[in-house]
Amino acid sequence: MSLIKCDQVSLSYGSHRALDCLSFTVESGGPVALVGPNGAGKTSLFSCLCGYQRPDSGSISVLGHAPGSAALAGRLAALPQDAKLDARFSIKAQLTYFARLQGMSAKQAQTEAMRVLALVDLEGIADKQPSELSHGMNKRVSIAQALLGNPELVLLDEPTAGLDPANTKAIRELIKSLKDQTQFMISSHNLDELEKLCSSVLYIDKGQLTKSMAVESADAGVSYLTLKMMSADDQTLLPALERLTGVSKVEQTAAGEFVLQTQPRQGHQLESEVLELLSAHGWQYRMLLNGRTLEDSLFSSASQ
Ligand SMILES: Nc1ncnc2c1ncn2[C@@H]1O[C@H](COP(=O)(O)OP(=O)(O)OP(=O)(O)O)[C@@H](O)[C@H]1O
Repeated sequence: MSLIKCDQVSLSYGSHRALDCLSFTVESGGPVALVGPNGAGKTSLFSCLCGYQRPDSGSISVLGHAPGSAALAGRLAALPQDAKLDARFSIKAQLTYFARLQGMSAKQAQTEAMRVLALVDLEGIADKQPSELSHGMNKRVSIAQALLGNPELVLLDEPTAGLDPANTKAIRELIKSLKDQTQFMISSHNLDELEKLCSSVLYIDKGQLTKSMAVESADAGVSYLTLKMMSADDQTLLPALERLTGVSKVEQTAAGEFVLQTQPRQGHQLESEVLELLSAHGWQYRMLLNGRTLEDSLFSSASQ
């Protein structure tokens, strides 16, 4: 059974088409990144998956059920982009309340509230009000809320937006620690973050799926080497890189930045050749990466 199956899903707000015949399938695996420019339709898609909005046409199945159906209660959870905690109640009271809504007894619900707070490393603030917490802490509590009752599938809409590096890392570590037991789908604009977390990427633009790929093996049978320079003469460097053994293509992705396409290779012969070339010209590099970044994978001309 697919975790998520969307077939020709369309959704319009008045005359504006936010989702346009969107079709994709998510099978079990690591976390899935949902990427796309502002207004691409990511939040609209999450709303449809949760059953908050009904598509105008097409069909959606989540864990084998229609969105919003009772069979999904406790199995699917979501962190909305603009999730807000209720200012009137303590953190523990709110989490306990939502656990009770899932059918837990008062005692179970309190235990569950403290369990999810421990997951986000915030047991110490259980009795505080939301106004006493930082933005990052509020976000982590909202993620804790999404984890109540151990749902199988969790949709996180921009979970790290506006967070400092420490809170971002805390959320990344949390998702990593849970990814074997919970399927995450994460919408974000932070490609570096998604690259560290996700196994596959869905890229949507203007409500349509334009790309779907695995993060680590963007193309079978092809390897990449990414080179970012501190200083170099790009005009001289590019053809010199193209002449290296086994290099089939070199793409310049920005000033001083190159992605070398090669046959799958064993050993580090090519890396050595690149370093020798740089050394011979006295050029300094900033990064030599085995593979290519998610940003390069999504936006290189080779993958258009
Ligand atoms: N309630 C609404 N009424 C009218 N138009 C809407 C509504 N919600 C979203 N839209 C429009 O639908 C399109 C898709 O919006 P959506 O919020 O799903 O995109 P998004 O990919 O999540 O964007 P972002 O990355 O900026 O959060 C946008 O053009 C947006 O302006």
